[in-house]
Amino acid sequence: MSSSHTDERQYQSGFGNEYATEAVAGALPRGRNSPQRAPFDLYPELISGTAFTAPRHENRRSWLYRRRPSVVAGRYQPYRAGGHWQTGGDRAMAVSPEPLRWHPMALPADVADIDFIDGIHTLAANGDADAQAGVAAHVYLAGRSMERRAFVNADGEMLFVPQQGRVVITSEMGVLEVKPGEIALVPRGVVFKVALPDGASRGYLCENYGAHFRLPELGPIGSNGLANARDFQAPVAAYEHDDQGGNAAYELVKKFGGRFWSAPTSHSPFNVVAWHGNLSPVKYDTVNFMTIGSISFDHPDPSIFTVLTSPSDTPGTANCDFVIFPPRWLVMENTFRPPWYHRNIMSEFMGLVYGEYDAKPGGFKPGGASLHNAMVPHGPDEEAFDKASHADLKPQKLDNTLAFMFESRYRFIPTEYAMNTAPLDADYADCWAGLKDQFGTKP
Ligand SMILES: O=C(O)Cc1cc(O)ccc1O
Ligand SMILES: [Fe+2]
Repeated sequence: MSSSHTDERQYQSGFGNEYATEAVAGALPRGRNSPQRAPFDLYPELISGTAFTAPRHENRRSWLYRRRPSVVAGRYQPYRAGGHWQTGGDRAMAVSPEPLRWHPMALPADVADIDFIDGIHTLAANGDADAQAGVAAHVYLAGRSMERRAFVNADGEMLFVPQQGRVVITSEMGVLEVKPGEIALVPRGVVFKVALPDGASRGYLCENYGAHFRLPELGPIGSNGLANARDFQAPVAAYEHDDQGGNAAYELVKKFGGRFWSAPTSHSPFNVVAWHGNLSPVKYDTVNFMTIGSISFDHPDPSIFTVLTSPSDTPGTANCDFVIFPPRWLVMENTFRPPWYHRNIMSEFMGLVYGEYDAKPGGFKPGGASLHNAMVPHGPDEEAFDKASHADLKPQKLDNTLAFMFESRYRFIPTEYAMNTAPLDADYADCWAGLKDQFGTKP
């Protein structure tokens, strides 16, 4: 269930707007980005998330006004983070063409000593960070807040889907508090750290090496609906105060080309006093998703549940779609209401934040995961099939449920960890074994 905490923090509304925010009044220069001397002698610094010449509707960049520029850092040394964080698909892995499912990932006994970075475990990945294509699906299992440790990912943006416990993401642009049921997106290259106010925490992550996530086109749906831009929340500028005035030492961990590096810094990297621009972390509460479904008959394609999409260079064929299955009414007449049996060229990684997923009432549990790769047949388990084939089709509320999917044009390659250490459900395929040939058995 989503936690009852209310987030009292201040945010700016919208997705990919020209945000403008100052922690100290007057810290943003007026009328220009880079005056000879910026207000309060802050250092202007540009972060570009797209090529300078990317089309206007794609272009993302922000100007940060900070106490010291990011070039002021110690030398990087190799760092072995986690050990279970993999970048890109491992082509040497022999991937069975079976449907795969994992039981909920258990929090380890020493979880209180593990922070977000070291707690990331990759279940499956595809593409190649250097080719700027593909995604990874991770789970994090962590219980310790990053205190004087910051992280920056040069390989991709990070989509957070907390499942148990809140995450408080302190970033260069400010702070986001994200509870289960909400999601957050941190752009590639933005420094952040994660605090875990509820202790032992678990969640899913999509690391996106490709084009940044954006809201999908709405086509005939029109100008409103699904995830509305105004419900996304960007942080307000906030620089870190500490007992040394922001000048206590930090460790900066960087993921760069799939490898991890660590550098000491003499001061907090969260030293941005004001910023403006359209590149920013954001969060979104899925309760605000305006869900659309069939009000006549048939089960529509799940693309109607797309929250965010990362396009590839083939129109309509996503590098990754982030899709949710939120609480909703089912009213379709003379229809088998759960998902149909299917196989799909797109590859589907799924997780469950809370409740039950209608295609898999048994076996798919919150904190677990499933993977149905390209052209792997799947669909409702036996129990779901029997129930839905005989259900009285009155309007039915699917309540208390939040499943999601990372859907990609590229086949997900499960990791060594996923196949050999994670709690793989060896009996998954049995959930369909009892589906009988009923042809001609009934009048
Ligand atoms: O396989 C799944 O459970 C995800 C899914 C849901 C749906 O409603 C239609 C197609 C689909 O792949
Ligand atoms: Fe599917």
